[in-house]
This record gives sequence, C-alpha cells and structure tokens, in this order.
Amino acid sequence: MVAAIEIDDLRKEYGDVTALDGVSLTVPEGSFFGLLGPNGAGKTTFINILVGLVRKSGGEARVFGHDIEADYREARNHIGVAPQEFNVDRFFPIREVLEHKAGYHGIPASEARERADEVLKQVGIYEKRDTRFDWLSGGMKRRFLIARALVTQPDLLILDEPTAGVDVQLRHDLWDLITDLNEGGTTILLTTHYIEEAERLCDEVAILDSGRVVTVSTPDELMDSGTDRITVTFRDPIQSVPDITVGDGHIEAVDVEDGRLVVAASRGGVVAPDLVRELDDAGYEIVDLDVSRTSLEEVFVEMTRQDTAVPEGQA
Ligand SMILES: Nc1ncnc2c1ncn2[C@@H]1O[C@H](COP(=O)(O)OP(=O)(O)OP(=O)(O)O)[C@@H](O)[C@H]1O
Repeated sequence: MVAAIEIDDLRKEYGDVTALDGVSLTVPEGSFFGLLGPNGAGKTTFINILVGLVRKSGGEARVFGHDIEADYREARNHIGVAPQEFNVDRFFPIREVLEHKAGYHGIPASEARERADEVLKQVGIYEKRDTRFDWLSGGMKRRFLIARALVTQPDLLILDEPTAGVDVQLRHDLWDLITDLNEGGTTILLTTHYIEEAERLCDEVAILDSGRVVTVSTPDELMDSGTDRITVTFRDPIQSVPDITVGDGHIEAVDVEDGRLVVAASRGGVVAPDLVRELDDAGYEIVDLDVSRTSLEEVFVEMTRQDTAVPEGQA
C-alpha cells in the first residue's frame, strides 16, 4: 500500500535559520497522525512544503506516491488543508468561496454547489451559507476552514492547530467531526499544542524539535516511557518502606510520604496489582490505591526540554 505521506531527509533553510534539519517520516494511509512540537519546531514549514507554499531546500516528499514538486498537481489534489491562519476571501458569502475553491480544482459548477452545501452541513454551519467569512464567530471560522479543506474530497486532510482558541464544546464537536472523517477513510495529519488532543485522537505521533524528529510512536508507547506514580494508603499509616520484590525492574524509587507508600515506576498500571498482592500477603491492610500515569504532556515536555539557562550578563 502506498503511504499517504512519505518524507525522506527533508530540509529547509530560511537564510541562516534551519527550519527542517533532515526529517524522515511515513504517514500510513488511513492513519490519524499527530505532529507535535514546541513553537518554531518546523511544523508549519513541513505542511507548507507539502502543499507547495514553501520550496524545500533538500530531500524528498511524496503524497500518495506523487512527488510534491515533479507531480505537484497530482499530489496537491489529494490534500485538503485547514491552516492556522484565516486566509479566506472575505468579500464573498462562504458558500461562494467554497464553490470557487471547487471550481479551481476542476469540479463543474453544478457539482460545486452540491459539494459546498454538503460540507457546510457536515461542519454544522449550513445556515450561515450566505454570510461573509468576517461575520462568522471565531468557532464558525474554524469550522469553515475545515469545510473548505473538505470541498475537494481530499484523501489527506491536514489540520494545523484546528482547535486553537475555541471553547471546550466546539473542541469536542470538532474532535467528533474529524474522528468520523478518519473512520470514513480519510488520512489525517494534525498539528496541535493541546497534547490531550493528540493523546485522544492520534494513533501515531511524531515529536518534532528544532527541525528534527525526536520520536515517532503511539501515544500509549510514549506514555509508557514516562514514570508513573503509585500511592498506597494503609489502614495504619506506615513509618518505613516495606520490602518490595515485585516490579521486574520497572520500579525507580520507593518512599514513605505522610504514612503512605509512594512508588515511582514505569508501567505503573502493570506494577500496581503485583505490588498490592505482595503488600497484602505481607499483612498490610490497604484502604486506597492511586496510580497516576505520566501524561503525554509530561513526556513531551521532557523530550523537548530546551536548555533554558540564561547566559551570564544576558538576564
Ligand atoms: N518565511 C520565513 N522566513 C524566515 N524564517 C522562517 C520563515 N518561516 C519560518 N521560519 C523559521 O523557521 C523555524 C520553524 O518555523 P515554523 O513556523 O515551521 O515552526 P512551527 O513548528 O510551525 O511553530 P509554531 O508552533 O509556532 O507554529 C522558526 O525558527 C521560524 O522562525
């Protein structure tokens, strides 16, 4: 099966600034792929290269097997993109903006109207079809950008920070919408600063930092790589650390805090049942157990931690 996106050693320099420093990635067809990274990591540059807005300095990029430069039209026709910025024609009613977009992609006028109506219904702003973009609320603008990306029925939908600045309700609505699209077969490439969003939606994430891929993994695998915290509360508070033999190398630290046992371990969910069994066998009476998993956010911060020390004299 041909990959939705295949990138090999992609590079981009803007003068002295290296925005992409040899990125290689494969986004399988049908996947929900997250691209995470701190500000300036190179995410937007990556997207802009894919859609032909920025010219790469080196490396290869293919979309559904089509080279993004040699086969630009073919590659571009597979992609729908909802950008971070509101780059929309503000003078026409939004339905017309969609019709123009469809027309530009070679869709006949009669079909363009149908498509426009269909996607406006899909994102829930059909009743605003005769309104100009400027007059939509912030949330409706986000919805409209997705509608515009969908009007050409793309196989690959690229969403650059789709839920930036929207309220919780709309964020959940958008999540439902894009999950449905993915379940219908559309490959999704999502960039986001809301790590929870990636954790919930993506089946694979790449973490980009300073133009390089730090890791590509499932959210679960990434969270497994962090340290979880297991807290055991006893009927009679303990004073000293009991003997613990379980854990199979996953336990990193054991402490007593306020009469409770606190264990730092990788794979806390796997360690906790064995730990409880061992303590129970040793005669401890347990009244509460809490396992707090490392969040993807903590793993992300750890992996992209910058050296924030300020050189002397520059504070
Ligand atoms: N047109 C440009 N000219 C010069 N430098 C640029 C240009 N566009 C981006 N850069 C630089 O390239 C680097 C990567 O920027 P990019 O916008 O791709 O990052 P990003 O991961 O999308 O960031 P954010 O999360 O803030 O949107 C940054 O150092 C940025 O300043």
